Amino acid sequence: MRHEARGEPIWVAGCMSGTSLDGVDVALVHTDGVEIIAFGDSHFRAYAPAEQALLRAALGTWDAPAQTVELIETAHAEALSCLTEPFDLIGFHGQTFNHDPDNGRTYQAGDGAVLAEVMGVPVVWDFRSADVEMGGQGAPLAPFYHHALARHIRATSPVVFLNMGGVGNLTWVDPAVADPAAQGALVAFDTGPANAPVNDLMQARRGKPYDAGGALAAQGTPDMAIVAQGLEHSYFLKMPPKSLDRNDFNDVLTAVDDLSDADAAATLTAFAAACVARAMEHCPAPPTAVYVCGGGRHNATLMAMLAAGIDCTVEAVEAVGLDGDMLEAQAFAYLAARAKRGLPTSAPSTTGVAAAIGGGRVSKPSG
Ligand SMILES: Nc1ncnc2c1ncn2[C@@H]1O[C@H](COP(=O)(O)OP(=O)(O)OP(=O)(O)O)[C@@H](O)[C@H]1O
Ligand SMILES: CC(=O)N[C@H]1[C@@H]2OC[C@@H](O2)[C@@H](O)[C@@H]1O[C@H](C)C(=O)O
Repeated sequence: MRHEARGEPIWVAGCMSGTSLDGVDVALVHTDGVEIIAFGDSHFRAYAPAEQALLRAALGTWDAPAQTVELIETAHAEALSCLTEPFDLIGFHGQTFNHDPDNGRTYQAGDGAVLAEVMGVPVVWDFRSADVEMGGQGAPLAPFYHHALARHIRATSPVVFLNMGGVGNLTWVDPAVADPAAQGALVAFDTGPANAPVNDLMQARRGKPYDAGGALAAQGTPDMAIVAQGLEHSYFLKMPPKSLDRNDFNDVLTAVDDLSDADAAATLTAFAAACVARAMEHCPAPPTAVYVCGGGRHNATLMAMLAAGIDCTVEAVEAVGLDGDMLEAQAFAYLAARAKRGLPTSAPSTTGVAAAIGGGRVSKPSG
């Protein structure tokens, strides 16, 4: 079986500013882009309410105002400056404001060349464009990192990594297939909305950013007719690979308009879990475990609903010694190390791209 060639490990800082618009995660990984050697320091830099409002205003646009782009770059520089250990490379995802791969477009705001200048360190950025240009979905991109993680935790049979961020995405990994780009190694796709609809509801009705611990949802009763209606969306008829824009399911949010706050939160939480249960049908073989990362794993109501709908162990990635809040930032550190070595970052099985391809542009600081 083909293994990827090892290289010289470097310390890479990965950055993620996700669809939930809560802030910037940065995390250090020591890697050659094939193996994970070690994890390092990490930091979360929250967006203040006024900053979040600026970001929210740019959702759905293809050209964010200069002030908004500058905010993204500055927030990343601030987050990176809080890391207490040195690094040789930065993986900068940027902030997704729009995603329409079927029409060849995806938009992550933030200029890597500016960040490279400010930090004095080379930056790999614009990870998704090359994949979209080659007919891929441009997302999800974490699956190659999930493959490395499955090997890192010494999984011997298929496992699933499930990210419950603003949007959900799932990767089924067969660790027995050594090359992540090989057929049979990975199946990956976005599951559906995860926390974004509940966050939007909490913001609109309670002035809060999210349903802490799932406490409000726990007090309500899900309207299963609305959940069933949501599952009629044409997205669920598509075979993977497939990806979503944060606002693709806005109709589901309006369907809960007449419900009480608690019942609405319960319904949107149940819908997020039902999307994952439906997604599990695409696994080529039953996994031994589903490891959950992303902020949704802090929501006990969501975790209970996920466990009820999935026929294997469902647990937070902390169960296998990983950091579920930093996993996506780590992914972009790992992908940057791969891009630097010219290794692929996506494949037909992860994004539907025509052939395995390396994404990301490199910007070096001048002088
Ligand atoms: N204590 C908590 N209780 C309930 N939900 C929480 C808690 N902490 C975080 N969350 C949820 O997790 C979200 C943040 O998750 P995460 O940082 O994984 O998303 P993201 O990276 O922005 O999104 P994506 O993965 O879609 O890009 C919050 O907006 C909130 O909905
Ligand atoms: C276009 C875009 O930014 N998509 C994000 C989003 O957030 C979760 C899900 O939708 C996933 O497809 C992706 O992020 C993760 C990090 C990924 O690319 O794997």
